[in-house]
Amino acid sequence: MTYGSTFPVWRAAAGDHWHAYTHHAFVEGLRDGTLPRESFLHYLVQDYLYLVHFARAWALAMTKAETLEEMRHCAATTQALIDDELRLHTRICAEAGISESTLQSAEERPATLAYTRYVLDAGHAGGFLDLMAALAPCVMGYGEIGARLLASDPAPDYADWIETYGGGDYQVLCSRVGTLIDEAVRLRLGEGAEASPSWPRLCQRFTTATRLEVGFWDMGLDP
Ligand SMILES: Cc1ncc(C[n+]2csc(CCO)c2C)c(N)n1
Repeated sequence: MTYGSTFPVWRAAAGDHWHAYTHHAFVEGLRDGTLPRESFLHYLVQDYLYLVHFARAWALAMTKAETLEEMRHCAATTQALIDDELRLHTRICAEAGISESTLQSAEERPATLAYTRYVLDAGHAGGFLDLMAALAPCVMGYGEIGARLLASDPAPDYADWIETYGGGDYQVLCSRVGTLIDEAVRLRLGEGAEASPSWPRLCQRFTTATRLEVGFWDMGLDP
């Protein structure tokens, strides 16, 4: 999966951290069905909290946008997170007997706090590209994981999850975010973006967010 031309460069800069994230034991447990249900539900509760802040981060990106096209994308993603993605979590948790008020009042684990506040700080301290570099591992990583698991003849236990992220709709979304990032890079840094003084900082943001994804899976395995 390439999802544009910037993402593969940032992914390469993350080195082994990318593999640790996309081939984590939690992910392999989703694939072969050995992930304990308790871990999955615990992950979903924390992910609900994560997504609330993730929606805030896309709303923050709106304030850092420089074109109407960027604003449209940020507004649409914020809305989709609140109306679709969070509802999906609410539904799966409700089926498992976890109410929405339990979700809302759940205590954030340190891994959730670290990741969400890191992304928001990337946006507050930096600009649109800092935010995109901190958000990209989340969006594209799940796209890569979903596509690989779907093609690997997975066990039926977590088929819903795998089909959501490996399926065509989500893959198109990843490609759209890839294009958004490529165009934002060209607009702000020009054609020789990789030679720009801010390039190492953007690679660092992407790598740190990737490490925080590994921490999030680790936390999922520790209900
Ligand atoms: C820890 C964590 N990392 C990534 C995702 C994936 N994700 C987050 S928001 C979203 C919709 C597109 O913006 C997707 C796929 C997640 N849920 N939780």
